[in-house]
Amino acid sequence: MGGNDITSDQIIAELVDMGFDISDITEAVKAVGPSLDNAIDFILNDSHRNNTGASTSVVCLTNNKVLGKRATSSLQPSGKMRQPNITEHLKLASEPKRSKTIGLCDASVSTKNYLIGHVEGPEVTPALDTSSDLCAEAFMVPSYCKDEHIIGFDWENKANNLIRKHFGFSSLKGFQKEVLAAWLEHQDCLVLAATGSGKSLCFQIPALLSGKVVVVISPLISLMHDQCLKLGKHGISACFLGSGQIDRSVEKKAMSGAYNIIYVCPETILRLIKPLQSLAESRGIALFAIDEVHCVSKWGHDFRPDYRRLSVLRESFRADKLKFLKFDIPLMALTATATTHVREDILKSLCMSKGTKTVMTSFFRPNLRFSVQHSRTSSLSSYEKDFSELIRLYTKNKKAVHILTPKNPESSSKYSSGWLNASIRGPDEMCNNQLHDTNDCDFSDDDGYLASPNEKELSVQYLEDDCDQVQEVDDLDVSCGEFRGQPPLNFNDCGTPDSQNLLRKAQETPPLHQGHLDEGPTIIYVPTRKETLSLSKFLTRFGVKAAAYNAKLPKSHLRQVHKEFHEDELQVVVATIAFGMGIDKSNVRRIIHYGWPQSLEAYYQEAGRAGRDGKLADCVLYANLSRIPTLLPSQRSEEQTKRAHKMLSDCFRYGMNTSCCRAKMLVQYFGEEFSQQRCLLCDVCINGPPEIQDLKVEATTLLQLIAANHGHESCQNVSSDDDLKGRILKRKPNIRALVSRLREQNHTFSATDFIWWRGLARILEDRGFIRDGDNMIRVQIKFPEPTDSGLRFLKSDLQRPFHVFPEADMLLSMKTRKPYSSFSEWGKGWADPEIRRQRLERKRASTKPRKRKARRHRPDLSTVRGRLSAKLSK
Ligand SMILES: Nc1ncnc2c1ncn2[C@@H]1O[C@H](COP(=O)(O)OP(=O)(O)OP(=O)(O)O)[C@@H](O)[C@H]1O
Ligand SMILES: [Mg+2]
Repeated sequence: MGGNDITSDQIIAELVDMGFDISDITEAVKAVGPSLDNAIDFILNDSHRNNTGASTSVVCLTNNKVLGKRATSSLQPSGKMRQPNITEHLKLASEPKRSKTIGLCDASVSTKNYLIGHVEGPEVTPALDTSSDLCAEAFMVPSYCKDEHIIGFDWENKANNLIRKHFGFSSLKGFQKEVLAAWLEHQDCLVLAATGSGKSLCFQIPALLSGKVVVVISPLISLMHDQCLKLGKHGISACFLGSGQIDRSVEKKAMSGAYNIIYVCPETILRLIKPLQSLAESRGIALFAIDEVHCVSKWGHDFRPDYRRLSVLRESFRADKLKFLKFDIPLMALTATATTHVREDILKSLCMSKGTKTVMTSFFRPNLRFSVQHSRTSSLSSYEKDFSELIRLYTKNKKAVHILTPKNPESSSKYSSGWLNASIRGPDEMCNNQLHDTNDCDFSDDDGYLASPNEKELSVQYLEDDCDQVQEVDDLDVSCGEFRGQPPLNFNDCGTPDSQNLLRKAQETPPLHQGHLDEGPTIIYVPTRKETLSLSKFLTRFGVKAAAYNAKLPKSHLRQVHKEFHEDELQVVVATIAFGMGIDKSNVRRIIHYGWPQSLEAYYQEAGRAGRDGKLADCVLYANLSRIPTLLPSQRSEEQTKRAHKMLSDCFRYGMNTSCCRAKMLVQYFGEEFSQQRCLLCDVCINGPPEIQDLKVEATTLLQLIAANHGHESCQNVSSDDDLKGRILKRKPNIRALVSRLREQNHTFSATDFIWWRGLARILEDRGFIRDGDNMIRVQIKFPEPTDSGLRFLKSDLQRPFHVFPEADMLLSMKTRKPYSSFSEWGKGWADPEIRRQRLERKRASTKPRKRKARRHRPDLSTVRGRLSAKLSK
């Protein structure tokens, strides 16, 4: 093997790691030789080369086309939060977001003479290179802050003037005022506010008001970069420090006070404690803000161990430790997704003070339209079915979309024959044709715990590596980490429509619930890196301007995607969770989750990227409703696995729900009381729940069997086979065995579907009638045993109905099989041998085990990965 071969091998292994398809990789390496960069370029540009139509169809959208104002929650006299309804939301959305006129302040925050933590003793002038413009500007402290001891009674006016000057907003929101008031009183503050509500302003304004530095701890370089860039544009100097920062001088300048705001990743701050103490003494530190603070909690969905060490901030910046401080430097912790449990954990882990003020707005986002749809989400035929509308939307203005056949048809056909067929048709043709697989349910008998064929062959480590589950902080490298404050824009001159104009535009906008969606960009979240590439490739071949985003792709590519996405050059980003937290782009119209998210926290966080301009946006979850979701592979302790299962189970229940408003379910998950009955937008509110059914007979039959198998004598009539019962008792029957037994024993149910019973078991568990016998936390109950209330239910009056809304999996199995509302019908005529024969034949045909396709994957022994794979499969 020559030297070149070895290099190619390594390149191939790296590209496989990034998620590229082996056929693309081979083609690329063949075409460009052993160069990683060229190979990536070749693969990524392949779609563009093929996508001749895309370049002519860039939809130009402007962020300021319609400026809506987000609805905010209000406190009712009872002190409870009340969410705005759609009508109120619309009214608010029709108000101008940006205006020159001073808005009336509606929150009654007391105006005191607030003192801020100050420097005692002689003022230290930081050692700076004052020749630089940047430094000179950084020290342009607003005149009213020159006497930094006193911000004054009218701090609210000052703050409003500042946000008008720098950002063009008319006034602070109510919760922002509350947070600022707490800061002015040197209180720690926990801010729980919806995605897109404007939490960043809460820690940015103190830097302007006090003239001191604000230090922000943030989990991702891309997030810090985005925020610094925006601040720079609004005349506020900022920088970020961390592993992604390659310019060493930025850190030095930051520690000598050259920037208003310093963003730091959690690992870096631990190393900077001493210099920050000096900074606190010289220019002063107004506060430490811990953004996305749910990352602190082991109970959260996005735990970062380094966040847990941030308690060092409280220990190192106390007034009793640093003599020049009059007050502890306040901590401000902010998140949009924290359950009650996570909140407690945050307060404890960060050692926040006893007097910490919690400021909470409603988590409700009244313009987000949530829905759940069934899809196998696994094959090209699902892509064709699920994305035809999206393709039509983004390509409808093209005169003719010329879709080329894949250069190498053989390599394409390995996906499915549908790929090639779809590729040579235009999108419209594809959309109009009935490509849809009518029997799209996956009823292969499984408990949902089965690994996919791939999972069986590949190592856990490989799979873990294919899922961007634990995000590292340096997700992006950026050549410039400092952002000079530019003079703020004059909002009168920058073409922003005046309020009359805005009002007229808002009036022209159809009401939210009429369902018209603007053509803004879409983010599609997929579970694995591989899928980011396959789906984006699929979309680009149909003329959509789409790009993949996953943590393993070259940073230059990720940077480019960020840029094009923010500049409205991309229509779709297909991403893993690496593209999530904090992304603040106003006009994202659709967030599609293609596959089960791992938690409702992650789901709501990612969905929160949509509709930040207050206009209607869709949040669609496509998931295989007939399968129980599994955890994505990751290294977890036993305790973490339990928690992960619990979170996944909550997410599964969200998908299975057919009767409760989805927005209500989501905000209640975060511990908020939903004051309205319904959001009037989600699929449940629009379509209404399914017909309610009395399942007393079915529930009793299942419960009796469960009880009998746990030795409850009163239920013995169910099984006369003592021997079998004894055997089952010893090895704790699982739900599958129980349902098989039930179908054997009771002819009425002989052709019923396991998935239907699994749904019923879940409902019985939720009502507290059964629980998992081995005390394991699972996504779906597996070893049911009766509870006391379950046994009481069995003794209750048989005539009393047991009303149930069938859940999504039950409905699905009813739709594709026979209607279950007619269980008893099924029993009719059973005595007739011919009817019996026909039915059993039908049943046999329908339950025939599907042959699994023989795997075509043969490890390539000339590659590192191939050899590893061959070793593992031995
Ligand atoms: N007082 C205000 N008036 C009008 N718009 C505001 C105000 N404060 C913030 N905004 C706007 O709200 C948008 C969202 O702000 P921000 O990114 O701070 O949200 P967030 O609460 O941090 O959301 P996430 O949890 O998703 O990070 C921004 O575009 C910002 O300009
Ligand atoms: Mg934010």
